[in-house]
Amino acid sequence: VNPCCSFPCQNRGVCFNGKEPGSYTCDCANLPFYGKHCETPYFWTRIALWFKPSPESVHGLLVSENLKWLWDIVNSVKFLHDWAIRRVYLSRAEILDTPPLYETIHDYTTITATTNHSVYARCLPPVPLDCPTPMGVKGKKTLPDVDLLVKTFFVREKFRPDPQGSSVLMTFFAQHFTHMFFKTSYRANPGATWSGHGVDVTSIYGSNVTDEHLLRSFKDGKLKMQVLNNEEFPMYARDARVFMMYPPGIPEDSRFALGHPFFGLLPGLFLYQTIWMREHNRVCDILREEHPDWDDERLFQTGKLITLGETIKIVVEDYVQHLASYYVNVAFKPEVLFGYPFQYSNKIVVEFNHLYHWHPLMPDSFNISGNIVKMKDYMFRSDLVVKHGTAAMTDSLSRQRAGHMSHHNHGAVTLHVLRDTILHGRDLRFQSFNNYRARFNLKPYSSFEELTGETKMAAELERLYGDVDAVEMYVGMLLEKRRKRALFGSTIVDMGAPFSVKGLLANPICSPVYWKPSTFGGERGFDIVRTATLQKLFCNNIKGKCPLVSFRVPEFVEGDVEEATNFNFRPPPRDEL
Ligand SMILES: COc1ccc2c(c1)c(CC(=O)NCCNS(=O)(=O)c1cccc3c(N(C)C)cccc13)c(C)n2C(=O)c1ccc(Cl)cc1
Ligand code: HEM
Repeated sequence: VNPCCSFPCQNRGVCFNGKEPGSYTCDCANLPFYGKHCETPYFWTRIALWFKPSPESVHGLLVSENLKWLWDIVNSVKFLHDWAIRRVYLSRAEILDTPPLYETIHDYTTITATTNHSVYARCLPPVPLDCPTPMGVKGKKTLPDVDLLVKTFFVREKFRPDPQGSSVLMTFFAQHFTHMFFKTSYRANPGATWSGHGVDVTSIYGSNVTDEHLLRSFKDGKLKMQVLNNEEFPMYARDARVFMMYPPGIPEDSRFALGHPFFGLLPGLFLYQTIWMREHNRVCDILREEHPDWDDERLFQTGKLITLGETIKIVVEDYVQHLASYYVNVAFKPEVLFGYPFQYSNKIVVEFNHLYHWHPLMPDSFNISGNIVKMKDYMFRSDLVVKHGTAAMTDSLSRQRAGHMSHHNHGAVTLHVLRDTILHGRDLRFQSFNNYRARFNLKPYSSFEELTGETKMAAELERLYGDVDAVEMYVGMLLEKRRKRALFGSTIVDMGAPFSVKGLLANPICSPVYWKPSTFGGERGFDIVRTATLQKLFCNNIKGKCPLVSFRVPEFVEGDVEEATNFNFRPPPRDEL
């Protein structure tokens, strides 16, 4: 048996088979650990580890009411705040392998892991092929039937809202933003991607130059728009021939030419596309005032850089700030990294893609200015945004609760996606949930009850997996107990946050050579980037009184959601199995 199947190497040591069958070594080179399994820290590492607070306690400090006075001081004293932000950026980035060691099409280190952009990178190598069980050595000979898993733990009976009060405006922001760098070519192979490897605003401008040219007016740097119902909107698909995915039967006045073939899927995506295109054109007008001599191409390219900068600013200071709910202000300040060891390169990791499958955030119907629209009447109906107007649409999405990213909360239309995701993880032979926890300095769970924080689902999970070390990554994410009424469990945060921070701060525009006024058309353009907010993005591009624009619904009741502990879980009757 391949001894690497039991993952004997600790602390990021690489398991390497020896010549004799059954022999192996752990490669601990360049690690702060040594020993047969890289288990022994060097002296100074031991000291540092002794002082290092656990992720649980870091989180506890960051959200504790009675430390608010401390964070207020940190937020207001520049050198303290810069230090804290630098700690966030560096501590998140150092957890990751940059450049990545693995790519999805090889089980071992390759140079193409860095250079091949048509496949995702991967964070942990796959479970070796010749192992006793699908998860290595732990658990049963076969993994649980995926349909049984979905039915037992994930089907939504009753919508449960996010206890942090997230709005559906946040949900659509997440989907619109992430579809810029998560574009899996399922037909090619499970690890193939047709996206770039970072924040490249292709979700606004199209995924290649051909589509980009179809979206451009070639006048004053602007994108082509049309006026409908007294507002500016993208062109119809019939007028700008970008490839769009629509099912048959969608009326012509609901088929628009957008930056991503799937963005016709939901009106919320169409709303963001519309607002971002308006913002690009607004910025081009400002650039033309500053540089009357600039041609269309220079106005367009600089407008695109400013829009990219605004995207990162809003993602960090509005979106992540909301998700984290820390008392310390998470800020976008590339300059705090200047002079520190930081690599401005990034590759999208396939595990990050799975972590970002936040389908439980989707409700089953939408309240648009008092009209309740069922999901099946909402999907592919971009015309609803034209009919109700962007102000009413934004206001309604800001007032509607997003779902809890937890068990028993996948709406009917997303169940097949959940099923695909679990199967996709099996195709890629993802290691177990606990192995990923260990990789991100989190203590593996020693029991099913510790994982779920209750007993009934834990018992059913035990019956299906046999060993807590055999629970699959995405299944574990969704079933994991939550921190005090949080949207996510600790694993999705401490695993996803490094990919998120790295993906944002390693963007070329954050490097010292880019991060200056001349890149963005001068001080005025640079200021647009440095002062961008979600509120201004919408209010600068919606005529008349600005609607409510918020990632958190107004006056929500803190913690009004059933946690797993008091959820009345009933396993499906045995005979159905
Ligand atoms: C809680 O809910 C959340 C939820 C989502 C979150 C975050 C927090 C965070 C912040 C973070 O990274 N949370 C880790 C510990 N905190 S920390 O930043 O590492 C840190 C470490 C050390 C010292 C710190 C410090 N000091 C020095 C005072 C202040 C503030 C933070 C400090 C990021 C980026 N998210 C994402 O974008 C994200 C996007 C997609 C996925 Cl799927 C998952 C996450
Ligand atoms: C009604 C709402 C939604 C529907 C119907 C939907 C449907 C889908 C479908 C059909 C896929 C293709 C993968 C597959 O077939 O398994 C997919 C992928 C994905 N979805 Fe959703 N989705 C919805 C909402 C969301 C939201 C709110 C997020 C939030 C982040 C999200 C994140 C993702 C991600 C990251 C992928 C992977 C994309 C890729 O790798 O190409 N989805 N979704």
